[in-house]
Amino acid sequence: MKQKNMVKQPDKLSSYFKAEWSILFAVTITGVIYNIGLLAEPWFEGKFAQCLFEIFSKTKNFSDMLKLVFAYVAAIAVVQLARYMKRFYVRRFGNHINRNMKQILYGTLIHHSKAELESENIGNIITKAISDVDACAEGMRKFTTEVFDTGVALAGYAVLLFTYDWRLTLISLIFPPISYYIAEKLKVIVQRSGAAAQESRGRLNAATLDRVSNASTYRVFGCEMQRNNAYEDHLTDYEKSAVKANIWIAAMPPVYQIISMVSMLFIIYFGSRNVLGNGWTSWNIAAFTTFISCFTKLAVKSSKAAKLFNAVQKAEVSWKRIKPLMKLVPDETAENKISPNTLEVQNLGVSYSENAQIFSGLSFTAKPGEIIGVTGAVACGKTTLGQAFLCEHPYQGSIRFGNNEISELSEVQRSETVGYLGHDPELLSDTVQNNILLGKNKDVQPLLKAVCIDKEISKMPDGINTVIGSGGIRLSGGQQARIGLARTLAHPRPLLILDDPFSALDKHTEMEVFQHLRELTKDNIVILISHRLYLFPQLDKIIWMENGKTAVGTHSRLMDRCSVYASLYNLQEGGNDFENEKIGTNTSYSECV
Ligand SMILES: Nc1ncnc2c1ncn2[C@@H]1O[C@H](COP(=O)(O)OP(=O)(O)OP(=O)(O)O)[C@@H](O)[C@H]1O
Repeated sequence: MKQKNMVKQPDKLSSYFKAEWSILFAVTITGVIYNIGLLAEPWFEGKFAQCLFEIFSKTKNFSDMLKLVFAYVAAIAVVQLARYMKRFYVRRFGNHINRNMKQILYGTLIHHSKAELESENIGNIITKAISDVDACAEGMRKFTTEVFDTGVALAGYAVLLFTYDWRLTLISLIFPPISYYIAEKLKVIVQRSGAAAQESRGRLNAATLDRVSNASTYRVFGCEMQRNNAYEDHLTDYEKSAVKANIWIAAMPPVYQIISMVSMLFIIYFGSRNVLGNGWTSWNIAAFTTFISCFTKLAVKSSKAAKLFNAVQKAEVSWKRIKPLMKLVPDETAENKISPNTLEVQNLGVSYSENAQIFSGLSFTAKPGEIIGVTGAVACGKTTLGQAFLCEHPYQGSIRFGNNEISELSEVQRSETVGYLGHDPELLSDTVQNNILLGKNKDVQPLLKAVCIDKEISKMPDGINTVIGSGGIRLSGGQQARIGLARTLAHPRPLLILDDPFSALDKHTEMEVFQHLRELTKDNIVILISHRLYLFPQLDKIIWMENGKTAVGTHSRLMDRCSVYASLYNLQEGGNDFENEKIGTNTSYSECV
């Protein structure tokens, strides 16, 4: 993986070409050799026909033909070698483009607000964006190949034809442009049917994800049949739209080819007049054969040019969709890095609507290296508090990080300041390594160790390169949570909000992961939301939430002053998890403050 992405303007396609200029240079050299070499084929075919004619007329003998065959084999060997090298470099170019685009896409995804991603349906946007990057990189690869295989080759064939008979060449070249014109007119249909198929695939992907992730829920609640039918509808819709799109793509090239080949009738008529001596120029058999062979290759190539337009158009559709996501995000290691600072929360409150104040009046401060625990009854507003730092909903009061009010930061500044790990780790259908690093250049092993998943990953079929998420192997809830935590630690921010990251872990693993978290977040402020309180004595401060009110203090202070917190802690120390009905429901909140 490259140290740094060389793409300067990721929302411009030309920038990706510029970043790969050295590979493109190698493609140009090998491509030109290959295409010039291609002209040898029709030239030799003409020479073979002429030599055969002269052998029959006894003016040449078999050894002349043998020499010609050796020269032909040598020329073809050079052409094929150039072709192989060109393909190697073009493939490399395509891989680099794909990697660069994904690196930028991942960077953007981690800097987008959760609300923004969720508004588009997360499964849908990620699967669609990743397959769009694949389609785009493939389109750019095909374009680069075809510029040489089609563009340069066509020019070479045309020059050769003109040297034989310029009038006949002019007549025969009328028809291939007609096929280009028709291709241009039909491109809207190809584009439209391609876009419809892509949309349908996105819907099917989201439905597949939903069906797999929520299979047991649907079964338990007896909605399986209904969901199956809905899924089948998506599948049928995708089949229809994919078939339609492919029919258009496959049907076009033969049509262009037939139009191009109309020229052949003219070549046979005027070419034979040239050979018979009453045409525009004088030809021998070699010239006639070379002309026909060269024109046939040109016509076949021009049908490929139409195919090139289709490939480029398909890529264009994908590019339009991902372009808004292709933004350069600030380099975390450079001057954009936000330094550790103090957090000062004053009189914070959040309400989703006028009559629904979730909590209010929360004030506390935190220094780098501190871990602040947040706990309270179910639905008391812990997640709401965590998400207040993301500014997805307006809050009352103030959250100051250093000298800045967090809601006044730009989205990119905020994403550089606040890291968030929610209940759903939102794994991509990609490798373990890519899911954690999201295109960042870093050793993934220490992160795997930090979240105690290194041994489990090493036992997977491809280790860190094992594909997980909806397109790969299924992970347990605890494994997903730890991959999500490793991802958060791979992109550390001065202020980390971890919403119940240990809920699916056993107590022993939770303790171990917590020790690593402590070591890795010496410069960060961590807000740790949790239902389980074993670790709370080790935390620097606790926020207790209940009935829209909050109490802040150290663990020992809350144990002394807040009987409901104390009874909950003691209950869990006795081996029980948080159960609402068992805690002192008749303990009044005022005891806590
Ligand atoms: N986007 C929203 N719009 C309106 N109400 C919301 C929204 N998100 C949460 N709520 C409501 O806010 C209250 C607090 O929810 P929240 O998820 O913050 O609680 P929590 O303490 O994290 O819950 P849990 O213990 O189950 O994780 C709930 O009554 C919930 O219904």
